Parts: sequence; C-alpha cells; structure tokens
Amino acid sequence: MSDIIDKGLVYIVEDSIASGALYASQLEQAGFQCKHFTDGYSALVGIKEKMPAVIVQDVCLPDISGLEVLQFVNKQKNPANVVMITSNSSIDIAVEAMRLGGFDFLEKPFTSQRLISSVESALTPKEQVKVQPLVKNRDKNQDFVGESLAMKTVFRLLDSAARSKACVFITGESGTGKEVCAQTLHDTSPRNTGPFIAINCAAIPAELFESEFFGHVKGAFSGALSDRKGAVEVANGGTLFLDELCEMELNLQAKLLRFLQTGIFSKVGSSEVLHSDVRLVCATNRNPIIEVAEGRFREDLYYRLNVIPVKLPPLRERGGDILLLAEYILKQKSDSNAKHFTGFSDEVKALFCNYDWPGNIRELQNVIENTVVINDGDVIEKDMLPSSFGLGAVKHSISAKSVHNTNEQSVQLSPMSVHDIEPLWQVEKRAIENAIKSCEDNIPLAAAYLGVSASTIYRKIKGWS
Ligand SMILES: Nc1ncnc2c1ncn2[C@@H]1O[C@H](COP(=O)(O)OP(=O)(O)OP(=O)(O)O)[C@@H](O)[C@H]1O
Repeated sequence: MSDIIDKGLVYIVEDSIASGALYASQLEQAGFQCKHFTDGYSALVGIKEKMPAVIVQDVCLPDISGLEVLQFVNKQKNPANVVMITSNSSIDIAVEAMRLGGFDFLEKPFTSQRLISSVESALTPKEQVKVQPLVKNRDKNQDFVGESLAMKTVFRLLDSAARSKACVFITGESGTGKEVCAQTLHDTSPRNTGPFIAINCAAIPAELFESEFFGHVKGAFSGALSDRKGAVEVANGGTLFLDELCEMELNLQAKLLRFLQTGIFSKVGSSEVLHSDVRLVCATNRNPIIEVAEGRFREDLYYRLNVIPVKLPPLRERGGDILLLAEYILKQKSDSNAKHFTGFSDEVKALFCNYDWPGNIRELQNVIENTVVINDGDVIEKDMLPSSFGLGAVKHSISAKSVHNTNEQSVQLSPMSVHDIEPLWQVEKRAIENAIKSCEDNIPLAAAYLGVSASTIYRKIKGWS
C-alpha cells in the first residue's frame, strides 16, 4: 500500500455524509488523502486555509451554490481543479460550471473507477496550459494561425477549455479549421502526452461504426478475425475527436451518451465492462440545433456534448487573417515545392480580401498551392491565379443566388418519353460530378455552389463506389 499513498489532498464537498464517506474511502484506496465538508461555507474556510490538489463537489449544496464555491476557488492564487458531481436534474448547472472553469463533471450514480480517473486527471495544475494566437504544434508541424478579434475570442475559449476535461463542441463551415482546433486543444491540454484520435463519423459505414468506436472481440461478426480495440479504448488518457458528429446514427448516439454518462463501455460481442478516460471533442458543419429540432440528433446528447461551444468564424469574417493565412500558406507551399515566392501583389491582396471564400482556409490553400505549383517568381500576380478562383470571385460578385436563378430560368421543360426519365440518383451524381469538374476538383467550393456541405458530397461519392 505504501507505494501508492500521498497522491495529494482532495476536498470532498458533499452534504450527504454517507456519499461523502464513500467517495473518501474510494479515493483513499487509490492513494489520496481526503477531507470531507458537508456544506459550502465550511468548504470555503478550508480552501482559504489550504488549497488542496483537487476539489470534488456536489453542485447542489445546502447553503450556497456549488457555482459560488467554484468561482471562489478560481479567484485564489493557485486554484485547484474542481470536479463537479451532479444528479440528472442538475445537468444544466454542471454545464454552466464547466463554462466557469470546472474541470469535469460526474453524473450520479458513477463508479469508483470514474471518480478516481477524473480526480487523477484533475491533478495537473491549472497554470500549465496557454493557447496563443499562432500556436505552434511542434509534432504536427501545424500552426493554428489567427490574430483577428474573432480568432482571439476562440483562442481565449480554448485556453480555458484546455485545462478542463469538459466536452468541447466545435461548429463552423467546412474548411474553417475544426480539426486543427481540436488538435490544438489536445496539444495544449494536460492530456497532450496521451493520444489524439480523430474519427470522421461520415466516413465510417453505419454497420461498422460501433466496432470502430468501441472495438470488437474475435467472432463478434463475420470478418471479426481477432480482438480489436476501438477508438474509445485507444484514446484512453488522451482526446477523442468526433468529426462530422451529426452524421452519427441515432442508436449509436444512445451508446455514446451511455459512455459519456458512465465512462464505461463494452466491445461488440463481449459483455466485459471496460473503462476509458477520454476527453471528447466534437465537430460539425451542420447546425446542431436544427439537427436536434428535426429529430436527427438526440437532444440529451447534444446538451452533454455542448459544454464548451466553440464557433469558428468563416474566413470571410476574419479580416486581416486572410492575408496572414495567405502568407503563412505561401511560405509552406513555396518551401515544399522548392519555389521562391515571398508575397502577393497588391491586386491579389485586394482580390483575396474581397472574395467570399466559401471553402474557407481549405480553398485558400488550394488556390495558393495551384498557383505556386505552376508558376515561378517572387510575387504572386493576378494572372498567375487559377481560373477557378477568378470564376468563383466573379460568380460571387453577381451572387451565388443569382447564378442559380439564371440557370433555373434557362432550363426548358418539355415533355419526354418515360423511357428517357433518369433515376434521381443519376441526375444528382451527374450534377455533383459536373460541379466538381467546374471547380477543378475543389470539393468544398463545388459544395458551396451546390448549396450543400462538403461532407454531403463526400458521403454521396462514397455511396456510389
Ligand atoms: N487557423 C489556421 N491556421 C493554419 N491552418 C489552418 C487554419 N485553419 C485551417 N487550417 C488548414 O486548413 C485545412 C482545413 O482545416 P480543417 O480540416 O481543420 O477544417 P474543417 O473545418 O475540419 O473542415 P471539414 O468541415 O471539411 O472537415 C487544413 O489543412 C488545416 O491545416
């Protein structure tokens, strides 16, 4: 026993004497020292006298609210991380607590394993993390570039989110950097020594999703030739990024919710209960509120995941960041293609600043890469830009809507033989393929003109193969 003692002091703030004693005994067995307070005021006095390593507290206390205790802790010099305990009816308060800087929340009833792993991850001191504009991700060779007010707000939010374990829900148009944002959050969090596992919910066939997510045992289904770990298990101690979350099927949403509430799961084909300590970060380029309203996404899961919402602004709303990113990308692409470009002409800068960038940073990357690859020189001039960029800009100045209207008016409807009627999916396939071709294989741009998200196009393409 002696080798596991002294992991640190934990304050348990819980009005139920029986529950407080239970948590204390579970944590003490894991090597923590515990002190139990049965009301908020005595906890405040204890915190003032000595800051513990971690505080575990019920959000509903008999005298003051758990949120007040949390705010008090965060005003102290070296604040401890606070793990909130909630009942099902106080989830809203727990979510608010995460926004106010709480570290994690445990929904009653929870297992001792869940309590211990949450307290262990909360041991990391708060000062460790700092997300700066122009963050450098050394391992990934990927910066998160931005100096605009809109992006500074995002960085501030990531800064406070990084130190907690709370779920982060990233929304934004396609190509706005949701994955870079998730990676940056992981890299700047105390979990950065653990794995960062990204799953694209749109790219995994529904029948394989559960196994990809939770793993399977040998023989669970035909083709399951050996045991396999799923993303949840592989991401243990790190971050699990669920991209295109709204594409997840409803029955899997129920399983994800259960995992979030309990921290436990079973592999497909097995009843063994496993535990994993992951931080969930989700992203979608759909509007989750509409998905919930239209019954495609579970409301309870949405509120569970949307603890810290991060909205990435479209590139057109980032002002000076357009040129900052353009210069950053130009350097990358010039270096990787052994070219010597150092900047853009004033005319190109003005074009870039006035363009709408429906495909956001991904589109900016494509435009610059295409230009760099087929040209030489020091400065990018207007006539070096790919024709698709000019096309997009002109279309935008007329407005995408008016382009669509013009097309609609020019279609002549005339009766045809029933034998000439094409199945709808073929008409759709042709329209999509034509759009992609017209946009020189730039799928986000094609999606923007077709009025759908890029993920819809990727999904359709996958469905044809
Ligand atoms: N702020 C940024 N700084 C540097 N590079 C960026 C930034 N934002 C996005 N990128 C780059 O733009 C490309 C698209 O970013 P990412 O894949 O993260 O977008 P996304 O929003 O997840 O797109 P989608 O919704 O289509 O999956 C990536 O190559 C990424 O590295």
